[in-house]
Amino acid sequence: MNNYMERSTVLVEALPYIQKWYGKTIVIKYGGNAMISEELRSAVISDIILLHLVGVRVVMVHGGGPEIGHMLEKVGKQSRFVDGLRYTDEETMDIVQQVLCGKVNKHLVSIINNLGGKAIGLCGLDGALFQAKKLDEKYGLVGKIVKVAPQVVNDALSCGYIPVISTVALGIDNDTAYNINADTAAAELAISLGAEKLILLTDVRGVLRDPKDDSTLIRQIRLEEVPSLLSSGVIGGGMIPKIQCCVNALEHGVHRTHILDGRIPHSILTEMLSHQGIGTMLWE
Ligand SMILES: Nc1ncnc2c1ncn2[C@@H]1O[C@H](COP(=O)(O)OP(=O)(O)O)[C@@H](O)[C@H]1O
Ligand SMILES: CC(=O)N[C@@H](CCC(=O)OP(=O)(O)O)C(=O)O
Repeated sequence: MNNYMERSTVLVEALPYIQKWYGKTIVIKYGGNAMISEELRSAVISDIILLHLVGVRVVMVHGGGPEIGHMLEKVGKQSRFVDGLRYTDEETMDIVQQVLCGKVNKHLVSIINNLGGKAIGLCGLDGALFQAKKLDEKYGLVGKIVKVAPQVVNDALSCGYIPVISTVALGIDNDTAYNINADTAAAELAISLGAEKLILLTDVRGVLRDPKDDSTLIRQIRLEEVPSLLSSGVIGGGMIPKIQCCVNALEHGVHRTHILDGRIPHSILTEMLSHQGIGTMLWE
């Protein structure tokens, strides 16, 4: 098949999906471990711009855990995790805010704008988007989201922007900012926006029966299968909070949640605009 024919075939396949997703809200969480090269970042962002151009209300929530770790190292601080959450003292919180809301957020916004999209960077403090209380003393300044005020995101979407959101929250129990895990914040935002889909982009193919073997990808998981996958230990480590976020989203109105490999170029478009599907889909 020549190049022109290939492209037409892809477009013909994509058209019904473009119609299906028109006007629908999709939250895409872009994890720090999946932002491994400029080339891959551009591929992810091109997908997001394309979806936006065809009328999907795309919202990006980003992480940046590895970047925070590098910056802490530079100032001579070790990252410490408690139950998978970064122990956040005051100095760490300053760095989290600088790295997430400053460096990573503005970098992603710049790439979108340079590739011809229209992005606006926000964090949970803007418009009091994410409001939180201290989760537990043992995590330091890590917050539990108690309220999401999505108006600022809806306004940005209505004005034609792709909102790019970092996950620092407004403290409502004191005047501090809180550090929020980006998967958790993405799920809460998807619920509050009434999103159709939540996509978590990470650095594995999806949920694997054997995490060392890519060929053991589980393509679909029903909500009712999750407890046995957790108790049997198939789902472990960093995948546990991801699955819990997906369950939370599904139980609160989000129709589909996906765990996709952000290292595969155009995994978002393959999932959304083709018959193929990719990664793991969790559904009710
Ligand atoms: N069954 C599983 N399938 C895939 N990954 C798993 C599984 N169990 C544990 N994991 C681990 O979960 C990790 C993904 O979580 P994490 O590192 O927190 O991602 P991110 O930084 O993108 O948020 C994988 O790199 C893998 O080591
Ligand atoms: C409380 C907590 O752990 N917050 C995370 C926020 C960033 C994040 O979640 O980034 P990834 O998605 O790249 O892991 C952190 O400080 O690393």
